[in-house]
Amino acid sequence: MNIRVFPDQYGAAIYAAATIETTVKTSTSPVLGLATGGTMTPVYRQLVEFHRRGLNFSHVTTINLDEYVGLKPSHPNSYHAFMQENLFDHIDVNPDRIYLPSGDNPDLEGVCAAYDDVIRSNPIDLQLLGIGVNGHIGFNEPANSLKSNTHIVQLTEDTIRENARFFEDEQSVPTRAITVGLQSILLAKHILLLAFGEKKAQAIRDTIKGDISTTVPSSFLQVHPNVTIVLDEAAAQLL
Ligand SMILES: N[C@@H]1[C@@H](O)[C@H](O)[C@@H](COP(=O)(O)O)O[C@@H]1O
Repeated sequence: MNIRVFPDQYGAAIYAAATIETTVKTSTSPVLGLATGGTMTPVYRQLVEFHRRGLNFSHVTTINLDEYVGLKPSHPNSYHAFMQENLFDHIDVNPDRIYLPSGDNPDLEGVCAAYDDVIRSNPIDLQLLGIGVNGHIGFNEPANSLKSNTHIVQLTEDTIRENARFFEDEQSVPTRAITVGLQSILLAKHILLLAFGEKKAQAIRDTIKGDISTTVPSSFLQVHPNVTIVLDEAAAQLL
């Protein structure tokens, strides 16, 4: 694993955005695996800035990791809305080349299977990842067993509590999500995981130095040959 520690989020976000820029510029049809969460907002802000200065996204395909079950794309806390607001509304990506799993379709199994087809037909060049305080990636939560393909997951109490900051209260956080599985993440050519703040320090230590375990889904990144972990000093303090 290639570990980069920056004094603050700002430097880390510029590094991440510059890595994305290189992928976007060097491939004729780049596929970006995208993530949501507060960690990604400074990265997307930088990408929007790069776009203002001329970076072109019209040839890019994007595939997001996950979505809450039961939220319509128009719901302000959906990951569809997050992506529109933080990135897609501000760059020239082709709307036909944006993929996010639908969490409000009654046929969720069908949505999962179709999403795996999308990932199979569009191998991911660069996968952006945040991390949960419990070591989840995407919404692959700690459990006795993990799934390789896109699936529906019951969110843990840790995750519901942590993500409640984006909702009115804890009761409004959906209890289920649709997420790509471990295989989809690990098949990406390059993985860029970002974590900021001391709340993520233990999960980062477990990811990098712990045993590979389903109770820390991010620890499976240890088997991938091309992972870059981008941290601020607070998230790196237990390394
Ligand atoms: N499903 C997402 C994850 O993909 C993300 O990594 C995590 C961290 O979020 P934040 O960056 O807000 O700490 O949040 C959610 O649970």
